[in-house]
Amino acid sequence: MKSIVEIQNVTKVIKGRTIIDSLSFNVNKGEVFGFLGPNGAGKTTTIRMIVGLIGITSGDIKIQGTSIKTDFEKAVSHIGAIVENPEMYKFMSGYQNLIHYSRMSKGISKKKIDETVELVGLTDRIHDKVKTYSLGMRQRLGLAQCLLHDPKVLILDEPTNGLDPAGIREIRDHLRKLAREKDMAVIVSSHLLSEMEMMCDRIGIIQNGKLIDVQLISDFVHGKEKMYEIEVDNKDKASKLLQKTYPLIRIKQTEIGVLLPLIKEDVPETVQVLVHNEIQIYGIKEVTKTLEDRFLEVTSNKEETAHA
Ligand SMILES: Nc1ncnc2c1ncn2[C@@H]1O[C@H](COP(=O)(O)OP(=O)(O)OP(=O)(O)O)[C@@H](O)[C@H]1O
Repeated sequence: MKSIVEIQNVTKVIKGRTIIDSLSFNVNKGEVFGFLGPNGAGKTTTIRMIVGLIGITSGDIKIQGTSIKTDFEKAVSHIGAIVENPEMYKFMSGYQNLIHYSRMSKGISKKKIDETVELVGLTDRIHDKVKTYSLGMRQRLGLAQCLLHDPKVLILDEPTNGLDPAGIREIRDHLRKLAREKDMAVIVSSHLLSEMEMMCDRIGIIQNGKLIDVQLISDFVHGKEKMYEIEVDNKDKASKLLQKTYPLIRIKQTEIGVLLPLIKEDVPETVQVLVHNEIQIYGIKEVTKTLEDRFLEVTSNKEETAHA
């Protein structure tokens, strides 16, 4: 079985308000799945349901084929998660924290602790007090803590919050390594698009409690459409004209002209439209589309549809 996590039509209603609306997606072994959405979209609520911190109103969540509804203990035993800030004793060393934590769960050997410390790259500092750790090191200690019982699924809510670029990179590299080398399914949430682009294999976009798109990062960013910037003498006229020709696409004005998503085959027609209307073209160049461009495209289309 490839899918370790199966979210099936999950709905959460709190005080009469539907916070999560029929959410369905699967997460596979060996992949990092990013849960992306603006503030208040429902990421944390979904994650809290997956890890069993709050109940689900309807639908089901299966972990390794076990339903969280019928066998909660077994289902969540496969999960390692950092949802809120991990509990750490700052006056103790990282190692003492892990020993303390391991006493609470059965069957975690000293050897396992050492291996896990090595895996998260904390060997050199593990005997120092946690209060001397950077935020990134604390995150990695939290990661070690939730890896001690060999979970099949790792879930982290906004794992890079508050980290500097070096800390972000460390966490990102570790998560990718865990997915690849340990064949774990990793779920991370974020509202930071650029970060998701570097960390994940697939992303699911959530907005107003609904999943509006799930795609491979590579397909998501580099779909068939590319962004083209056309340098013209009259950008107001050019953008109005192109908007009339392509009413469904978003056309932006730039400093030198207009920017729009097009498939390659449509470029000649676009040029003709401009030329026939006496607009001077000084140049056309393909602009690399970022995840942010795609994210805005996808979310603005949905909003327009929702308001239509
Ligand atoms: N216990 C609760 N009672 C009432 N409303 C709630 C509760 N928990 C969450 N909500 C609402 O559900 C919506 C989704 O919240 P959630 O925290 O899941 O979003 P999020 O995507 O994680 O956002 P953020 O990026 O800000 O953390 C919000 O409008 C929030 O106010």
